Amino acid sequence: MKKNNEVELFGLCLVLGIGTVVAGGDGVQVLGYGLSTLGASMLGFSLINNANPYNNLFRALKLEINDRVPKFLERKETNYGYCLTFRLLAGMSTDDFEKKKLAIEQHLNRKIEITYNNWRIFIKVYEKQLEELIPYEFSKCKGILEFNIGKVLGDKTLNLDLEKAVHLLIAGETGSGKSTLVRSIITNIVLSRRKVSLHLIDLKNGAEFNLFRKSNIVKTFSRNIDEAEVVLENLIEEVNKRYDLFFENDVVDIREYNKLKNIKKLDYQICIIDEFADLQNEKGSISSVEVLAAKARACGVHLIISTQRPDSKILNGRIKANIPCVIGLKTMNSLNSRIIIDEDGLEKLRGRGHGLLRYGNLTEFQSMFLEVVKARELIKHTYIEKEIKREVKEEIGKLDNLDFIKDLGVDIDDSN
Ligand SMILES: Nc1ncnc2c1ncn2[C@@H]1O[C@H](COP(=O)(O)OP(=O)(O)OP(=O)(O)O)[C@@H](O)[C@H]1O
Repeated sequence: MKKNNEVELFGLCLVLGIGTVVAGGDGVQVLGYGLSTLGASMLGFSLINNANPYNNLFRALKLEINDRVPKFLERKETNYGYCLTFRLLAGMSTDDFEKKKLAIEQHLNRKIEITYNNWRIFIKVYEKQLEELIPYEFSKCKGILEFNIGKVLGDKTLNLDLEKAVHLLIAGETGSGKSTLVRSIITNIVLSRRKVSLHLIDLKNGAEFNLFRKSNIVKTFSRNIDEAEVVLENLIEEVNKRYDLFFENDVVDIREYNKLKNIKKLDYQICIIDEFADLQNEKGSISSVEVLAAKARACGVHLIISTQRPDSKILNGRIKANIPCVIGLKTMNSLNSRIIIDEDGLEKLRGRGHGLLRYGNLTEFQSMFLEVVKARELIKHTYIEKEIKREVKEEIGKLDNLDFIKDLGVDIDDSN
């Protein structure tokens, strides 16, 4: 028979002393005094916990087992809204809640996030919506290849560590905000001043990446397929050389290698391809990207590729298996969303930098807004640095004896 805790408790209050019953909204709250409180607590009842305002919701959503629903433990006010804590029932999992996420959001009329820890389900309820315009701001992150890509609900910044993720795929329809996002990522890398080299492949005649061309960390800049081919082949060769070096030196990755004494440290290299589907028709290039994605894992060579064509031939199994970190921006329909992030959702985004990051979990975020003019302003000092470096190298090239430069610790092989 179905049990009703509120009725039971009400009866208990009547038996044990004076009780006040307050009825309202989603449930019945019982406030007991004197003997009733004492009696109830002696019998192990928590009066507050019985006033579960979410009982009806859980029952309606069939989040129940044998007529019992997850026990409401507390509501805590937070800077993003509030957090509700429930005790999970045996036989129930976080997945059961995730499946009902949309219904809970619509009931509360708020975005939520569901997490789990030690038999407790936490539902974070966001009072504020995700901002639609987040102006670009550079923030230095801990990791060598870690950068801020935007903000998540609750106004927290979202960082992505490319060293851990290895490669990144960005996909979304035209106007979804790909170029703006890639621009802010490259600007972050340039401003972070880490020992990183960039290879930019921009088959739209160089229009998207042109502003970075003269930057000091840009090693190669390709505007057509032939140039791109050469860069990709050189990178595959570089990856092979690096693995040979690791093998000879008994190390497993670039981090370990760079800690060795008396070696020339390896730099991190990132190849960024705007509209990588354009490489498809030319024999070899797509497979070079696939080979690179598969091979370059721990050797400091990384890929960031973007496409506006969610085509399963382009985003094929090999690419997806080797690039598990994906940023999905707005798509036309749910089919395209499934090709990109393996589930629906991207078709519901509003565009203009509103995205879902698939890296294990799915995280909704808004990317930072950075216009070309502002990006140029922020990085233009690096053009001058590149020019000075080039002039210094030319001067060095005129010298016969370079030993004194080596003694000064200047890296004359560095082609940056
Ligand atoms: N993070 C953002 N915040 C606010 N507006 C944005 C953001 N990102 C992009 N937009 C706006 O959305 C529009 C499209 O942006 P963008 O050119 O980056 O998209 P795209 O996906 O690269 O499109 P295309 O493939 O046609 O170049 C622009 O008007 C831009 O100002």
